[in-house]
Parts: sequence; C-alpha cells; structure tokens
Amino acid sequence: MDQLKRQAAARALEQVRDGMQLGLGTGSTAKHFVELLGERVAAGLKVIGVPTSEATRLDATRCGVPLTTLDEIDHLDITIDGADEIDPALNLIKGGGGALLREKIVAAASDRMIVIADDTKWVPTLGKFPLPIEVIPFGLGATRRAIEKAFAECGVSGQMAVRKAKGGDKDGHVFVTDGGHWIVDAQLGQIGDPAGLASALSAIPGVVEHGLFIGLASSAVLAGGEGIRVIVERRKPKGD
Ligand SMILES: O=C(CO)[C@H](O)[C@H](O)COP(=O)(O)O
Repeated sequence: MDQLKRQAAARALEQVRDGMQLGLGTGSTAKHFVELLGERVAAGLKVIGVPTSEATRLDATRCGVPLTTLDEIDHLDITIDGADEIDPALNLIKGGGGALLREKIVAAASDRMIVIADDTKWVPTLGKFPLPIEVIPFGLGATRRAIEKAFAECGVSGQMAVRKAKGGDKDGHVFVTDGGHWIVDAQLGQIGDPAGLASALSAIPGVVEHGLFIGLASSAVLAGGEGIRVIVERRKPKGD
C-alpha cells in the first residue's frame, strides 16, 4: 500500500514546474509527495510550499522544501493532498489525519488540487469513512444537536464520537487539531447529497469546518495493482 501511495505521489510530482507555489497536504500519501519534492529541490527545482499542518511543516523542513504562508503570497498553483474517500465527481472526504481546516483553506487558495491516493479510496458514494467535523469545544452539546438536525434534513443519520488521540503521550485524550479545536467523527454509511450536507454543516455555529470537499479537487491520481489512473474533473477550472 505504501508503494502505491508513493507511486501516486511521484505521478503528481510530474505536474510541478520551476517557480510554482504549492500547497502541501497532510497524511501518509502527502508525506511521500513532500519527500519526493525534497529530492527534486535538492537537485535544483525552485518551488515554495504552504504546509497544511504542523506535521507537514516539520516534514517539509526536514526535506529541505522552502516554506511560506498564505499571508506572504496571494495564490497557490497546485495543492497536492491525500484523501480518505474520493467519489466519481471528485468530491472528497478528508480529515482522517485531523488537518481538514488548513487543508481546505489551502485547497481553496489553489488554482488546482491534485488528490493522490491508493485506489482503495475510490468509492461510488461517500460516507463509509466517518465524516470528520471540526468543532469548537464550547457548547458542544448544542452543536451536536444542530448537526443531528442537519443530518435528518439531509436524509442521513449515524453515530457521532469525539475523536480521541491514538498513540504517543496524548493517547486516549481528546484529539486537538492544529487550530485548537475538537473533531466529531460521524458514521453515516452513505451520503446521498454531499453538497447539500456540506452547506447544512457549514451553516451551524460551532462547526469550524467539515471534511466534505466539494468542487475543490481538479484531478485524482489513483495507484492500484493494475497501474495508475488519472481522473480529471470536467468542471471549468477556477478563474476561467
Ligand atoms: O485528510 C487527510 C488529513 O487530514 C489525509 O489526506 C487523509 O486522511 C488521507 O491520509 P493518508 O494519505 O494517510 O491515507
């Protein structure tokens, strides 16, 4: 599986050109991309990156990839990031690694988002992977009730659980995001109308962000046993 992730990352790297400003994703697949990019930088490629998490900031620094912020530059050429699920319209569930808020800000600031993944992430309908919803700890009971109401209105239902940290010195404690928030994971099974659910969740006070990435990915590079598939979304690219 790790080999497939690296192959997808290597294919996406072929899109990177000298002078580009890149969004750097988070997770095990994005980490391969950062490592491969670091090799190209060491060989003379001139790029600059905006990391989507503190973990990626550390990886990129270790790999020698120069970094900046969205305060210093006004746009990104490409964001390359992993995903937890990808549907045929290139809608995504992201946030398994807890970085969904920064990942979405960075993807939205990019001309293009290339999703890199092994092909087990490709699904006909989003929802088997628990949907991460980043919340403010204050008033969580009220926020959860509002989320349940939004689920009912969108024809979905399922258990919700506040995410706990796994491993390390925080094992078993509530998982805290880079932004200081919590994550509620919702087991929905199938999300028939991801765009509708995304809008409903975004309207809830107390919800900082959710892991539905609608209309952000421009292509997906999927590596599997049979080779690599590149799926390109046919919507108009941003700015055209
Ligand atoms: O959304 C993410 C982190 O917030 C990751 O991109 C997603 O969880 C996929 O991770 P991996 O490449 O390790 O399977």
